[in-house]
Amino acid sequence: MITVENLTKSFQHNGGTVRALDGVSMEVPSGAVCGVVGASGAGKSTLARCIALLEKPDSGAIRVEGTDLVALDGKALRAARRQIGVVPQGDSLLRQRTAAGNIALPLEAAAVSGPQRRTRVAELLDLVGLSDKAGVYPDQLSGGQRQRIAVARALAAKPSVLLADEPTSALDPSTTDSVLAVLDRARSELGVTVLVVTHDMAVVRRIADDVAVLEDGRVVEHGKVLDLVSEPGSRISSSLLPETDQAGSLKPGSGHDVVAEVVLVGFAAVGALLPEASSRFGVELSILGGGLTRLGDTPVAKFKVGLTGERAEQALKWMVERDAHVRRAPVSVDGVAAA
Ligand SMILES: Nc1ncnc2c1ncn2[C@@H]1O[C@H](COP(=O)(O)OP(=O)(O)OP(=O)(O)O)[C@@H](O)[C@H]1O
Repeated sequence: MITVENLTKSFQHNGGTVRALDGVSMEVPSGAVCGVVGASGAGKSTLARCIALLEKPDSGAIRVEGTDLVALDGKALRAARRQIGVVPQGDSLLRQRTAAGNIALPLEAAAVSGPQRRTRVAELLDLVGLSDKAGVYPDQLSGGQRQRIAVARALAAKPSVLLADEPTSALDPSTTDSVLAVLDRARSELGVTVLVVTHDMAVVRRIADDVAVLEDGRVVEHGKVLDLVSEPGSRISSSLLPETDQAGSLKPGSGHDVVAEVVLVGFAAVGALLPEASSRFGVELSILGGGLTRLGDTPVAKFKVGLTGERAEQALKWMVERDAHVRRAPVSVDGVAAA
């Protein structure tokens, strides 16, 4: 578990003070992948650098498995740094070393013996799917392959936390997928807690269990992706789920007794809930907008639906009881939608 408590960090810049982190608090459960997203300048990299112990915060605590890293120095700080593997922003491999040589660097620094090093490097090359590239130099690897080697290097010393700063920023979508698959494997096969700083919501869509949205050095949204997407007004919901209505209005259209926005999470809900509600309550149910997407392995649908029939309200209530998230326009007693 990583716990960040009330972290602040300011920089002096052009004679003024930039407050890069302004009381950031968040938690990442052990073995989860957390996306840290936000606009340029929001404070994402500063947060990552503080957690990686590359930057000292002005105040606040960073606890990894309960130990406050900010309070450490000397030998204890160096030991704590080994617990955190870092994939830096941009191309970070040493050009004059092979893929295997790059992965071995942290092991050499930790004075791991030759035979143990070779075994570990082979395991890591296998984990990132590049066993056939051990002797290849970075210039002969693609951008995605270089990033996968950088992830393997960050995992070499068996850290409990992996921090990746914009790991896919220079990659095309298909290469992005291969790098994200490797981060996902680090979590699922090694149990590493992964923090990914990114401006790309596709990263959150593909691998994040949790997300923190930063704005002007503050966390403005934080939690499990699958919980947040069904919350009305959630920023990540509007970025990750299909649009239901350009104007954002939920006013009843012609001929519908009730119009509502429905978010459905998981296989059972997405496949069966709407048709079953329709037949069970004898209501006509039309999809007026929205669509289906996937968040990680979970299908999630967001539809704007129109219901017609005497038992339209009961049908909606029944869906809510089955964990559908329903938002509907308030309707006055004579059945006309309130403004
Ligand atoms: N070393 C520094 N010196 C001065 N100002 C800094 C320094 N590092 C960051 N800042 C400022 O702190 C704020 C947050 O920067 P940070 O790089 O953390 O944001 P970010 O969300 O990672 O942005 P980007 O997506 O563009 O990398 C910005 O206003 C930035 O200019």
